Amino acid sequence: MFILVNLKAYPCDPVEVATAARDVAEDSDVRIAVSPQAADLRRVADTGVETWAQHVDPNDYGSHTGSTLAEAVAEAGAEGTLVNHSEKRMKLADIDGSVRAAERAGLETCVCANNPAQIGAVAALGPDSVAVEPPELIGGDDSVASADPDIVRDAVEAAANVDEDVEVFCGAGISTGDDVEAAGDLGATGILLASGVAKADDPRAALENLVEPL
Ligand SMILES: O=C[C@H](O)COP(=O)(O)O
Repeated sequence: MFILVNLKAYPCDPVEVATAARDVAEDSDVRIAVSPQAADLRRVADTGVETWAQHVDPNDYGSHTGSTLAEAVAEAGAEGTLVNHSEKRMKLADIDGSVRAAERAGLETCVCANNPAQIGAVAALGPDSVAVEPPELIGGDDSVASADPDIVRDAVEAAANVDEDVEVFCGAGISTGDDVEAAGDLGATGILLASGVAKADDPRAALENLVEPL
């Protein structure tokens, strides 16, 4: 099981979370990555934790003011990137462009989508993984694995119907090891989560709890 911690724009200390994630990953042998704001990528990567960008734009080098270049985030230490998060939605053509840009830069990709139909569409673009996240459950207390288990099962099926090599993650409201275990039982091979760690009083304890059953 892969645990991908998206720090979004929460006012947490990215290095504190990254250091805790690195230690918990080492102690538990569970793969854990941290996805900070673009400006914090280098500091987070320097802790030694697996580091992901939250977004890359579809463009290559050139006259693209304000863009987040895949090559630049890779140079800053990112090994992967999210694409099309629910809070950073993109058109299908641009999702395709961002996946291609990430591939050029050697970044692993996880394309987010709201529902199984969208999961099938983005799986067709050939990312390494997709993540299903019902928007109404993001940031809440109810785990997608218990509040809407069918969306996870159906997303796993939708991706497999298109490309069996695409991994399926799920996210929204996941904050405990029991939630992670339940998601795994539904067929998810990774978890995308944010507030359960980024807003926790003790991020290290939150991470330890997440990996406890694994
Ligand atoms: O990227 C993470 C997801 O949007 C889930 O966020 P959440 O764990 O705060 O519900």
